[in-house]
Amino acid sequence: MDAAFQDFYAEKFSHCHGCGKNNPAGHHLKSRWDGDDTIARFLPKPEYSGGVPDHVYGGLIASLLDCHGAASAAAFAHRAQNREMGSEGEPIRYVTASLKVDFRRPTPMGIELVIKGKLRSMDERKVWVDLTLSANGEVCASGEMLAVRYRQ
Ligand SMILES: CCCCCCCCCCCC(=O)SCCNC(=O)CCNC(=O)[C@H](O)C(C)(C)COP(=O)(O)OP(=O)(O)OC[C@H]1O[C@@H](n2cnc3c(N)ncnc32)[C@H](O)[C@@H]1OP(=O)(O)O
Repeated sequence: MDAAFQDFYAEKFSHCHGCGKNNPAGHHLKSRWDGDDTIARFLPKPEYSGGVPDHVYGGLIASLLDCHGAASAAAFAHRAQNREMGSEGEPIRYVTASLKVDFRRPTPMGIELVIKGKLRSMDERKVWVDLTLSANGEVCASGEMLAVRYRQ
């Protein structure tokens, strides 16, 4: 499988609970291209249940959208410059400035979740990403993110 966007984060930026490869207790979310959009897949562990055992905890859903959105913003910005993630030159990295989540229906446990990102727009320092999280082909949550380029 192709490398994920997060695989190109510098070691010092790889401690995120949601997507950092250097966080042994983390989720290790992996985001990749899906045509012009982005995609990640994730199967929650049983301890991430919500109010009832067969629904996913909303905080985990927000976390997945957060990490996928920030990684997608970086990928969109690289592509806008005709660069690949991990290409030579200064890495372009984004942090989440704002994230709105709409929980549309309960998210079932025990099913691989599909998280998608779509570029809405970008300017010099900001990227707006539309996000969805689906199970069994149904959108369970959607999100809107503003990601701001991280100044190193
Ligand atoms: C560690 C590296 C890892 C880099 C590698 C990635 C690791 C994985 C990340 C996973 C995703 C996360 O969880 S990230 C972690 C959660 N997020 C954070 O901790 C970010 C905390 N916030 C910040 O550090 C800061 O507020 C920033 C960087 C977002 C912005 O601060 P700044 O650099 O001083 O810039 P500032 O002028 O305030 O804002 C820039 C522009 O964005 C707009 N703006 C800023 N915030 C907002 C907002 N909430 N809603 C609307 N607009 C906003 C401003 O109006 C401005 O627009 P204009 O006037 O220019 O038009």
